[in-house]
Amino acid sequence: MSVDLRQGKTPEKTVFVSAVALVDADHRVLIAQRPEGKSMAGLWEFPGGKVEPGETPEMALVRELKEELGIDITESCLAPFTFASFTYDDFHLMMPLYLCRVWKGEITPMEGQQVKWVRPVRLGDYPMPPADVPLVAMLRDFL
Ligand SMILES: Nc1nc2c([nH]c(=O)n2[C@H]2C[C@H](O)[C@@H](COP(=O)(O)OP(=O)(O)OP(=O)(O)O)O2)c(=O)[nH]1
Repeated sequence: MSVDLRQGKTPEKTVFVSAVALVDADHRVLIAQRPEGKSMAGLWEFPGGKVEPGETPEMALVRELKEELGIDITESCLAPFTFASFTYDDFHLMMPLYLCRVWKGEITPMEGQQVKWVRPVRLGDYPMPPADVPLVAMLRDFL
């Protein structure tokens, strides 16, 4: 006899996304606004994106930060911080969040997105995806 261990919603797929909190010298964190046309448009998020087949989460961030913000980071500067594991209506999100304090180049929104440097205590002023809520609380405690 088998036991059904499922609890609550059972998503069809798990999506693996990698995200980073860039932290500046004043301990502020960079957030970016999801553009029109994307899911969860208008919400503020940590830079990053889906991990493509054959990529590690670190490789995905090196690629995404170049594509989205025009900056160069090195994998060794990515410090694992925490992760989100959250069930949306149509998928389950697994998202490691790294901290990064060192990068090369000027932050330049490459896709027309709004970006903001925000003190951790003020992150709650910006609507973020529900998966990010516990991450924000941890950043507030840590930074
Ligand atoms: N980059 C990033 N994505 C996040 C965060 N929180 C959160 O729920 N997500 C979700 C939103 C998206 O469903 C997914 C990231 O996908 P993506 O940004 O690479 O791809 P996309 O815009 O094409 O996504 P989609 O429109 O296909 O959903 O992770 C976050 O803090 N940062």
